[in-house]
Amino acid sequence: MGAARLHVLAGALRDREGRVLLAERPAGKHLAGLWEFPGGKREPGEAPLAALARELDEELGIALVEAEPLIRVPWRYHERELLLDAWCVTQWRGEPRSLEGQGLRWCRPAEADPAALAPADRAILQALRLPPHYLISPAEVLPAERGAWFKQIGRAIDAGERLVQLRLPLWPREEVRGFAATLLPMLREHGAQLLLNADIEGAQMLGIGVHLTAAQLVALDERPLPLQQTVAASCHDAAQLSRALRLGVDFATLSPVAATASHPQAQPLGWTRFQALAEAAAMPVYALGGMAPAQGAQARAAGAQGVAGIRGFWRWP
Ligand SMILES: Nc1nc2c([nH]c(=O)n2[C@H]2C[C@H](O)[C@@H](COP(=O)(O)OP(=O)(O)OP(=O)(O)O)O2)c(=O)[nH]1
Repeated sequence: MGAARLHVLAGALRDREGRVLLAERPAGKHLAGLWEFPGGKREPGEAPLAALARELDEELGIALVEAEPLIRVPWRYHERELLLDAWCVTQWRGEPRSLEGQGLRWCRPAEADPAALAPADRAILQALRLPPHYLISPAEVLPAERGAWFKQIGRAIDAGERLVQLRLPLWPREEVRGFAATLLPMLREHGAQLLLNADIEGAQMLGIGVHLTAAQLVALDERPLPLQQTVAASCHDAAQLSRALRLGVDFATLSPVAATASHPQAQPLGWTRFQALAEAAAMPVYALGGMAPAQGAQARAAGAQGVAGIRGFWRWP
């Protein structure tokens, strides 16, 4: 971090329908024509939330009442280095209106076009879209248990889970794809996302997301799917996270935070190291490895989007 790094506050105003307010950067300014979250630079000596409240008042004529941290995105635009500090604004007084001639638009995070946003804001959009839990199927599930796992995933969706990775190394690839296809109607009906582990071609065929292995991260030269299909990646260190960022990955898992039965030989990161890596990552990061849903608050406090896991996340029959 250089002394010249700008601290920029951005507020995602959320209305009762779950829509967020986007603003168009006016002509003549840096990143003109791209859409952003209202906000601006913190002034010397100003507290972050006070800066956000001042910017929202100046740009939209509203009074900030309540906001919670969303994600902090370190970013560099050529010679301009900034920390984009995004907050979810849950309560305000007044009706937002354009006081600086900027275009304004309410839209659902799932429907916003990432390509129309300022590049650093794609991470904010992902943080708004992604749920607090990321469920990964257990590696030991056999093809013969397909029916039981269809029910298991259905139960998780009924319980509110919205992000599932199919990782079934004991299954032939075609069977995993077939299983994914049978799950899709149920998942889509609930606005839930399904990602295939490592199978880029299968994800292309099905129009769904992919979760890249660390080995794939190194081998790929570009993002393997269009922006409309989620690309996630397994990361374990700073080099893999920056590789993921270069490929335009939407989110990462960072592991192992704690000791885990599935990877007993791996050295745990612990929360302090996790936090340092997650805060430098410029994308949402899930804590993985020895996690349970109850650790969600601790993970959020360490800069995570939420917690990911296998064993602790399914209700075994
Ligand atoms: N306010 C805001 N700025 C953003 C977002 N995303 C993003 O990359 N930025 C960048 C654009 C600018 O380089 C900087 C924000 O500064 P600002 O909004 O106070 O800047 P400004 O309009 O006064 O622009 P300027 O005087 O630097 O030309 O952060 C965002 O979502 N909101």
